[in-house]
Amino acid sequence: MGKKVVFIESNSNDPRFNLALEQYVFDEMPNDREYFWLWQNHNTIVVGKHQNTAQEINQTYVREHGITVVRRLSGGGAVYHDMGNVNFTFIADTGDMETLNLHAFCTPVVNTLEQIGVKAEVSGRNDITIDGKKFSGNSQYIKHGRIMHHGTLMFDSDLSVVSKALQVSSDKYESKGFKSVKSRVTNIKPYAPADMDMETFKNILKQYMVQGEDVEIHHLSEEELKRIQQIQEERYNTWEWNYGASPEFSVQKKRRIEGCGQIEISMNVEHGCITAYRSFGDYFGNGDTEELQETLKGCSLQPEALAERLKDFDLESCYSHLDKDAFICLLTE
Ligand SMILES: Nc1ncnc2c1ncn2[C@@H]1O[C@H](COP(=O)(O)OC(=O)CCCC[C@@H]2CCSS2)[C@@H](O)[C@H]1O
Repeated sequence: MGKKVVFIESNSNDPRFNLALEQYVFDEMPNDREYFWLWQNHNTIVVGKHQNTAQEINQTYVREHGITVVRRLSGGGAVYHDMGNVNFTFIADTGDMETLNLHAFCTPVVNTLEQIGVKAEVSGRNDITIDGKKFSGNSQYIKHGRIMHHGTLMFDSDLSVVSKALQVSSDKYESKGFKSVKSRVTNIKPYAPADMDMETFKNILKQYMVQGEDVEIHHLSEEELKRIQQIQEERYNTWEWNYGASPEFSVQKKRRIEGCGQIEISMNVEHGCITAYRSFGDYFGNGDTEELQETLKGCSLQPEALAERLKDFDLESCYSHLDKDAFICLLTE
């Protein structure tokens, strides 16, 4: 980093606010400064800019466990955050970096960990590992000569949830979306001094990650908070961004429904809307699925939009014993 570094104090654990904050700092704060801060989210999956959200997550698990799902500006794969995970963000000039220089921003992490006796290394395309196991995923976003580099640090996350929440479904998807790269994962805590907790770990990061830089602390003003909340509402709170902005995809799902039979559906989705729907199988029902195809065409895959579209449709006549909520889950999970 070259310019004066601003450390942003922010205590929100709302992932949608936190991603709006990144966008705000990147787009709207003065670029005669560079920025660094730490942030944590309550249980969340953050998907990469070019991913098909539905394909990357275990939607049933996510719904049942109240996990927030949000899309970020940078590319790469899907990661899980809980309060045992802490994220860091750097915003700086790209300078003469011709290619994405991952090491420039991962080395401070490795050096900081060394201070507490943890031997970590930068590995592969975007990971930092201990004993070959990943605890940090990183990605970057570049625009107009500025770079945002952010990464996760699993200090004491629930690793069993990481794999369950990110377990991809057995439905057959086809899309150009970027697929996550599964890794063996670890927490930092088992390698750190025994008495170290998250707060101490965060203070160490704050102290050492920008050591030697000219650092100034910034508290967000009321006005800034309002603007960040506006960005949050316009983008990160919306289904259209978090799910709908996925690349177009097609999916085939096969389910056995008690009292109804085997249903196989095939669906094309563009810009979050159903462009084609068909179903096959040995299900009972004497209604016309062609009418259902027409009804669903153009409808957003958002559960509320589907419920509204199907409000007056006699679904049981097509598929006996399949109620609307279960059908909507079938389409979206
Ligand atoms: N929190 C966390 N930290 C490290 N590794 C993780 C985490 N969650 C999941 N994973 C593992 O990484 C792969 C996905 O790896 P993949 O390489 O596909 O994706 C990434 O690493 C993206 C990193 C994005 C970082 C941003 C920083 C702030 S907001 S999110 C996943 O399948 C798990 O095996």
